[in-house]
Amino acid sequence: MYQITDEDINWAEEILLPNGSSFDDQRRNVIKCLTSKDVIACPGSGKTTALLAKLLIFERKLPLDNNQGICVLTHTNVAIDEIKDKIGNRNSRLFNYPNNFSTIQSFVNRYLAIPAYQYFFKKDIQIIDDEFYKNEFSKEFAKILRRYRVPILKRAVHSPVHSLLRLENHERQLTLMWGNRPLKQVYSEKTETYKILSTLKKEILKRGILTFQEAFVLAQEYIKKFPEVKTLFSARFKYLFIDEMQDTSNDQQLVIQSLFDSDKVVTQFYGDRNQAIYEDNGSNDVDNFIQGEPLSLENSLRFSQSIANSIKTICVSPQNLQGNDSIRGIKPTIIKFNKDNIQRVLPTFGELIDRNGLAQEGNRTFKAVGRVTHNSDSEKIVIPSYYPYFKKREKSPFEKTKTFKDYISLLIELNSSSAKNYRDIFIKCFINFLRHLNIKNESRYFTEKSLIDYLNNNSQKGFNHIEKLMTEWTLKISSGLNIETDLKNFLCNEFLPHFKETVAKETLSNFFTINLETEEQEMVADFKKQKDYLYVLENGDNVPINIDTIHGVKGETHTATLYLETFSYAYEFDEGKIIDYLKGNHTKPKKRQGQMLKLAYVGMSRPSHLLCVAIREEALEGHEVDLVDLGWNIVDAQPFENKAEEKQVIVSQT
Ligand SMILES: Nc1ncnc2c1ncn2[C@@H]1O[C@H](COP(=O)(O)OP(=O)(O)OP(=O)(O)O)[C@@H](O)[C@H]1O
Repeated sequence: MYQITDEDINWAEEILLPNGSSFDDQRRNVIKCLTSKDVIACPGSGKTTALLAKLLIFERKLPLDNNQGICVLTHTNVAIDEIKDKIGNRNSRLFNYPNNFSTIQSFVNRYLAIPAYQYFFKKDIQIIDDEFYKNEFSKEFAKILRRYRVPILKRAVHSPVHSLLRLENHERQLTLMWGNRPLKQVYSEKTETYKILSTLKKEILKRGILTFQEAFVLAQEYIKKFPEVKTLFSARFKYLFIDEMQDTSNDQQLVIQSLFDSDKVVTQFYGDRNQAIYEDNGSNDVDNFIQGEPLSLENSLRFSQSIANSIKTICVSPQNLQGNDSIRGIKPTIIKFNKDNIQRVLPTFGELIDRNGLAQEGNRTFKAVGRVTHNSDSEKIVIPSYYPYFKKREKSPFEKTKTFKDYISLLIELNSSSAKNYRDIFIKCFINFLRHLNIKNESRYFTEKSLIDYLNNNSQKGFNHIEKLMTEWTLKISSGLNIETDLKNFLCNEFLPHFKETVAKETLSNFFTINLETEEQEMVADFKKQKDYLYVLENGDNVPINIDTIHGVKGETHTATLYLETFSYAYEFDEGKIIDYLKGNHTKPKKRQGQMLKLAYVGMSRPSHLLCVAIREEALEGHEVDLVDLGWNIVDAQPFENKAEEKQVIVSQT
């Protein structure tokens, strides 16, 4: 039986907490708890920090008896990286066998979906990725005869066909679904449309292309076929910890339940119902997870009481939010803007950071976050409307990439949940490698398409083999492993021999050894400027304000956060949307409004010191007096001092 003592906790406190802070009794209870119990508590209450403390303490006790392991699962690679950074040692035993430290998706891909596909289809999976799937599906769908295609599209109405038509575990059977109903209930099996749609789906599946959700469905089939995997996993892991449990979908929940025996594996979920922002596959009922009475943490250690007061009604289930009295209270501020001065919102935020003396305060992290990154209607406000350079972030970051090391840094920095993004970098690396060696295809440099065609025609294994390798490397990267040697060996020993050219040894080794330091630095700087707006202080120092999506900052703590209003199906602060909640009124939200609220709550609960919200002036009309009475400060998106904006630099314009 393991035990965590107060001495252990005092030691972890030194490593994890800001100077002078300590874990109080509630947090100590959470850290000491080594039975199956959950921790459900408000934003910033220190859930992740308590889990980290527990893991750090465990690290010193490893290996566990009988060489059992600890399994830590979360939802994004960003979260995994953040935890790894805090733990400090990236080669820690915690990250190696028999322990597991990964996203739920990569855990299931690696241990269940990939072997399941091999077992059921007798070949290797090509890729598990929503974006890639969507592209392939659209290409195949476009080939359907118009007289069938158009009625299908009409029936799909609001949802894209690729997301309606999916494999699901319906009533415990693997079923081809159309939305919430089995396809055969929508189109009779005898109809041509049924045959077309089911063949299309089967063909894509046969090619080994799966969505993230389908990986879970396949995993369940595998567990059904081989129920003994539950015994194996339950013997391998003594503890299972899941952070941000509110974002666990039903499919994920089912797999977890069928994989870990609750009588054998001590399981703890950490989360907050109000912060469930990933609900792609229908509803997920967080309460299904909770094991009896959860442990609670009653106050937020992240933010001041004034922030707690302002956001406590902006959530789906109101929480009694208690702030941290030791944090200086600064009035939350609404930055009011119109179409003409929208690009002054960020400088105004910079000015507020400066005026409140925050440039050196807290963790000195400043972020502007919004929900929506693009809209086909250019009149609608999205994140790039505030900061046009943000758009470029979507563009391929490898334009300046020249050397092998550049690609390796890009892969490490990428931090994406989409395998397609990794695949794009690998393929660019192959193409650039050939370009560097001056190897051409009929006197033209290779493109992605010509490379795939060439390998399919000139090698026995074809490009599929490379797809498989890319999937393996991506899984390795997302588990924090280094693939530099794998990739180098592949390029020199497997890839190059497909091309009949003779290559000078020196030219070949140059690709791997040239260290274009200045160019690498430029590349990193370029990366940064796509993400950061720089506000320049009187003394010439910069305050970088990082621009991101709300999903991108989940779990983070900032000194100041600016929440940017954006448009998707509606503007967030229009009458009848979030404005009522901002005014302190709370009613049970409808589904889409609930989703909007959860995102707003996650975004607005990030700052320790200053919360700003950018809202259009027409949305604020008629509400200003009420908001000021409730403690909000309202300023126009304008410089506070004469021509102050001249001090400010939007990097994209320099
Ligand atoms: N005992 C403590 N004393 C002082 N500060 C703490 C303590 N525990 C956590 N913090 C700080 O409070 C902030 C929020 O902590 P943490 O991210 O662990 O909260 P959380 O409950 O996981 O938040 P969220 O629900 O938003 O993900 C961090 O900056 C962390 O360093």
